[in-house]
Amino acid sequence: MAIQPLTTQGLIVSCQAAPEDPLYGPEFMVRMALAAEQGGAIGIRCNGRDDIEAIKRAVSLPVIGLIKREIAGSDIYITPELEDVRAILEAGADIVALDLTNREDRYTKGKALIDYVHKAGSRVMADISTAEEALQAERMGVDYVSTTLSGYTPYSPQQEGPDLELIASLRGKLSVPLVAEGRIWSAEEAVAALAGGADYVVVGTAITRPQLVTQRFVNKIADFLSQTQTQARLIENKGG
Ligand SMILES: CC(=O)N[C@H](C=O)[C@@H](O)[C@H](O)[C@H](O)COP(=O)(O)O
Repeated sequence: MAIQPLTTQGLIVSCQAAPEDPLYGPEFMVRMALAAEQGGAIGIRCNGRDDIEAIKRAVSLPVIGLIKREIAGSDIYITPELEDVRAILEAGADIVALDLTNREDRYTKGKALIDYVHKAGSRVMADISTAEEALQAERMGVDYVSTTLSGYTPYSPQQEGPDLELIASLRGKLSVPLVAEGRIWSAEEAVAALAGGADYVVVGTAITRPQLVTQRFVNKIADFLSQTQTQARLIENKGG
């Protein structure tokens, strides 16, 4: 099947569940991907051979595939090895996402992985955590750069929200499309990322991990209730 690159700017929905999530498994992730397509997403990002294969069959959107896998003694877990790239391509992904941070021997290994994907006729999305890594990834010939790993390497800013500064710092500096990804929880943040210079926005947890969305509501409500109860106690004490 011909590969589908990303075309029009817009929202990519990351449909990924961890093994401990109630929605773990391809049947649930396919439903998430179909819901994202129905809602107007322009691409799907997903993890693992079975999910990639099932989602690619079910939706007509470009699919960005990755394999998350922990290897003892290594910090690289997004598509670490050539065997992962092969599995992603066999599963039918249009674009392969891989870690291109400045860690371990990633630039040596990364070049071979990029070449392999290109020879197979597919494209590469580099997951990076800093502007230097984004520029290095572009020099290495990737097709898209994504801010996925900002906040997940020890030397990138650790923050609650998306790394809009990283996006702003790359404005006008890349010739390949820039993807804003990581901790985007609202439509306003997605628009801010696009206004700041991103071409695409990936949203995962806020759409496809309902237990974490629920927890966010629960925590905010608990904060509110504890504050109002403290206020009520203060008023009571004053009155007494
Ligand atoms: C850091 C890492 O491993 N990110 C992974 C990359 O594929 C996924 O776990 C994220 O869900 C994805 O990047 C979307 O981000 P968010 O879920 O924050 O919208």
